[in-house]
Amino acid sequence: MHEDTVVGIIGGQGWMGRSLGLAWLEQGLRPPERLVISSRSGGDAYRDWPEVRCVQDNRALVDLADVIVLSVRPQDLERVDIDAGDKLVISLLAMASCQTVASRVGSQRVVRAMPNAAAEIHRGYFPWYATAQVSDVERRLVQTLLESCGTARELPKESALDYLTALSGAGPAYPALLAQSMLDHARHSGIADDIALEAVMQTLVGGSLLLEREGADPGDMVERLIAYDGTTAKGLRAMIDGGFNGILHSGLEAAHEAAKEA
Ligand SMILES: NC(=O)C1=CN([C@@H]2O[C@H](COP(=O)(O)OP(=O)(O)OC[C@H]3O[C@@H](n4cnc5c(N)ncnc54)[C@H](OP(=O)(O)O)[C@@H]3O)[C@@H](O)[C@H]2O)C=CC1
Ligand SMILES: O=C(O)[C@@H]1CCC=N1
Repeated sequence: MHEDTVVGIIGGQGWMGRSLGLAWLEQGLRPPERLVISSRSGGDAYRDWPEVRCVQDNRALVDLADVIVLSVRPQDLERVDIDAGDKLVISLLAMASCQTVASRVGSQRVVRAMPNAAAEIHRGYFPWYATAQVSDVERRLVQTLLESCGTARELPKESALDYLTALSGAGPAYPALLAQSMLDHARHSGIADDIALEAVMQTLVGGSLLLEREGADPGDMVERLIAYDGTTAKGLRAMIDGGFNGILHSGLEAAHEAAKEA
């Protein structure tokens, strides 16, 4: 990225916007005077970076920035009244196609990326798609900007983004649901709250790290533990026979349907 490039984040005080903005500052990807953010009600996410310009007027942000990140909630898109001209716009919005974003912001040079909540700890997953008008240099810039908060992956087709909104976009909510359910069961089984929480957290985090380290098909671990034929196999079989996959898949379907643009 050219050292003078100014990046602007519309909604830069919000969850995803500040995760990216702060990561760029902390990693030296953008010097603070080359970052501008907007929000309607202000905020103090950038209190340690006084040179970051914080504005309320999105048109002022567009004037100042060379690259614009759109990080408002989908229901707020209608009220983002800007003309980005020919500038690169990176949208993080669920339920808004490149075409919708382009018609809203006036630029055809649009990237649609799907973050997730783990961006906050730089372990997010960002699939993204760029319109044909986005150059190779800009694509490399997008990859660098998104990778600051985790793993980024350019997609050849935009349609996969609706599905991935449901899978990886919502993703961190699913282990949270699993943790909540395990915790409820442990408590009802008489385990003290602090031990139950510690056991659930260590199990989910440790198990996820193990899966990541093995880097293989997770099904292999399931098969291996079923073949072990001990207590785990009894639990796994009861869950699978009880409809675990059906429940999970219907949840993903429901989120996928919701992610398709209204
Ligand atoms: N959070 C998540 O886990 C995920 C989020 N996303 C997508 O990321 C996008 C951002 O979500 P998230 O960061 O969670 O949302 P937040 O509500 O945390 O942040 C949105 C920010 O936008 C600001 N805002 C709203 N309207 C305007 C406006 N007209 N001009 C300037 N700023 C505005 C809000 O501040 P104020 O009200 O003060 O203006 C707020 O700070 C969403 O479109 C969502 O679909 C995708 C996947 C996961
Ligand atoms: O729940 C949502 O709508 C956003 C998009 C995907 C994850 N969070």
